[in-house]
Amino acid sequence: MASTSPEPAATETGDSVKIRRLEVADRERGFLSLLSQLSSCPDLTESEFAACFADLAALGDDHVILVAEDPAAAPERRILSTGCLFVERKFLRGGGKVGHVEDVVVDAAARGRGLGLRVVRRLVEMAKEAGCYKVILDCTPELRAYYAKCGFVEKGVQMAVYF
Ligand SMILES: CC(=O)SCCNC(=O)CCNC(=O)[C@H](O)C(C)(C)COP(=O)(O)OP(=O)(O)OC[C@H]1O[C@@H](n2cnc3c(N)ncnc32)[C@H](O)[C@@H]1OP(=O)(O)O
Repeated sequence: MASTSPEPAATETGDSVKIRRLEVADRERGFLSLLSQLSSCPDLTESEFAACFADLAALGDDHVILVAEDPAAAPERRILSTGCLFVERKFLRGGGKVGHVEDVVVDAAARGRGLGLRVVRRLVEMAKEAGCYKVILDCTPELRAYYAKCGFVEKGVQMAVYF
């Protein structure tokens, strides 16, 4: 789902934190440093970030990045949480769709406030709205309980080839 278009039903999280789609200006609001709490995320220049943003936005509604923004925080630390939904089209199931939840992270100082739960639940809702017949994700065994609270059940085994 397009990262550029406004989230039609921006979700209030109960405080001043809003969940919305990623904007290109979020580079200045701490989006990359937040991602670096999940995995290696070297800085991107403004133009590199804009090019990556445009590539992903071109995937339209098949690629959504949500962020939780605290407008009361310092400008460079406003993005407190993020998560991504990628919608995969298949020949199986009559041209069915599978949602993939990726890159979920909450700023270490904002954990335990329900932000992770709310971002993932919204991504799952969006996958359902997009017509997906299932939503899947990969995580470490330590996160089983967290994703169970988000509504996921354990299924299969993750395998990978890293380059
Ligand atoms: C598909 C992927 O991207 S996997 C990668 C996931 N991301 C990471 O591992 C990055 C580092 N960790 C984080 O960013 C955060 O700790 C997250 C995303 C795992 C959790 O975010 P938070 O905002 O702290 O979680 P939130 O407050 O919404 O917790 C929701 C519920 O899950 C529980 N929970 C949260 N983290 C965990 C955990 N690690 N293990 C077990 N339960 C947990 C909470 O206790 C809460 O339960 P409750 O509703 O009964 O109180």
